[in-house]
Amino acid sequence: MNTYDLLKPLNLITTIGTLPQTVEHIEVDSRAVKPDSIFFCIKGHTTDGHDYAQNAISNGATVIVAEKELDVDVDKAALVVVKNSSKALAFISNLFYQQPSKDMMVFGVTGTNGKTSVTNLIHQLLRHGGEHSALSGTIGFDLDGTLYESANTTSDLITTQRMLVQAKEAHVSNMIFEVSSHGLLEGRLWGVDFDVVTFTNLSHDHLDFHGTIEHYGYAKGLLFSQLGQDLSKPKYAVLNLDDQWFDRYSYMTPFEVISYSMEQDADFAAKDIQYLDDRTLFRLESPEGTFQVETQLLGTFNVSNVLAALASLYAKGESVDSLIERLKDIPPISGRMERVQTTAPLSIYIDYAHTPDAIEKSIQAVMPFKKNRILFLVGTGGNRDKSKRPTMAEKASLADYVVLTTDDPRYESYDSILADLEKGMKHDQYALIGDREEAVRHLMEMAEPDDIIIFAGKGHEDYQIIENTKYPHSDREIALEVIGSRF
Ligand SMILES: CC(=O)N[C@H]1[C@@H](OP(=O)(O)OP(=O)(O)OC[C@H]2O[C@@H](n3ccc(=O)[nH]c3=O)[C@H](O)[C@@H]2O)O[C@H](CO)[C@@H](O)[C@@H]1O[C@H](C)C(=O)N[C@@H](C)C(=O)N[C@H](CCC(=O)O)C(=O)O
Repeated sequence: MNTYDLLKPLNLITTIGTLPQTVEHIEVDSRAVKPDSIFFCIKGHTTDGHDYAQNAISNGATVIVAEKELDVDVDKAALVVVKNSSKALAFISNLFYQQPSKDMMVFGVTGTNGKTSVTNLIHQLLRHGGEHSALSGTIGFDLDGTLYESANTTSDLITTQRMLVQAKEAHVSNMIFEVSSHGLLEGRLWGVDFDVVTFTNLSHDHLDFHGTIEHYGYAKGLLFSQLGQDLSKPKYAVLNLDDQWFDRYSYMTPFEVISYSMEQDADFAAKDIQYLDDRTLFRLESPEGTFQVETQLLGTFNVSNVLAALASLYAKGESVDSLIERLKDIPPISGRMERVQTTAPLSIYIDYAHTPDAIEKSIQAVMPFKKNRILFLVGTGGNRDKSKRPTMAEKASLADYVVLTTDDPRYESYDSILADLEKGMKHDQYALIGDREEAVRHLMEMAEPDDIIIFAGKGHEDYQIIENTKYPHSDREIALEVIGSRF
């Protein structure tokens, strides 16, 4: 693409050296730079991209965009100095990739818990309706059924644009983003033209990054302001009326709000909910009338997730009747209150719950069909938000027996993680076991007929990060191995 056209939207720039006529690629990682690239120096959390400018030039970059003058080889690459290289990157990517999101139906879902479930439900409901759909989130990039790995829940700005281009080229007209507060604050979604943005709920998480719950909440709110101010086409914010951030988020956008609730009247409201051990039933009140809903998803929080997904697709123009017909066939999402198939006379669930709120909801989800005890295992990550640990254990105390362990201990010692968790325990029926495999084995050795067992924190993940190495780990496999020898 013509370099001068590409740089046109940028004001307040200084250029040192001679710009090449054209550039072929955009990169933010010097290691990925190919000949004829424009390289953006981004100041990160662990390193500073400015330190890699010369490396980018050695790999063939012919334009470097930076926030300061750099001592680099300007005979080989022109240096363009801007005020903010992340914002410059947003403008230039938008031109370079020709705004693919404008030609698609784009959904964004944010919130502390439920993002993965709601994005997956939207994706599956679309695909069960015969539409093509792509999903970017915690599980990776699912392009209409083909899964690609991605490093983050919300990918960096260039990866995001490339996914949109890839989806558009594959004639996929729906793109769904699972949106993290980190991604919003870092502008990873700048330039994405959302049509429907959805909020699940907000509770304690990531305070190591955001400092306070208020900052965390406002970071999530960026998604609603990202609907923009162009009122020439309809867009929607789908908001949870049961969450205290409902009003604040509705003020952040001029677009229509579609509300959903399990507790009060709303555009989409769930009434007369019946929780069974293999499915959930409820009466749905919607703008298109009242319907009986059946879903294979379990637990209160999943009723809320189902409402969020139905309301988001209604915003797109789908009929409620057709959506609830498709919903019946959609299986539980991997690692989200997923029942493990076993012939042993007890129930085992794998859940991703790793926040106090999600832990409470995970245990509450199985209460209605409790026959004997609830045994609950939960771990937390090392070197991340420590303030949530005691409250995680406090909520876990709702179970009859609790095993406190680790999920990704990283560089933190077992003792330090377990000591923080233990502070919150409300009864003495618990064990502290740092090694997760040993912890799973211990819990399964304790199991009796009719018990309900929940392994929380790892969900779909099939690894554990110890120091900086990923080791294979599966709660499910260990549990089934122990159960095989006992029942
Ligand atoms: C704390 C944080 O958000 N870090 C993200 C950030 O990394 P960083 O700031 O450390 O980047 P860096 O490594 O310092 O590099 C700075 C710049 O130098 C460049 N570089 C670096 C090395 C090199 O040799 N050459 C080079 O050019 C890098 O490409 C980058 O442009 O930017 C990277 C690229 O976008 C992200 O992958 C990375 O996410 C890390 C892996 C991470 O763990 N982030 C978590 C906190 C996160 O974002 N989580 C949310 C989900 C939260 C949830 O809801 O559970 C998510 O969206 O994933």
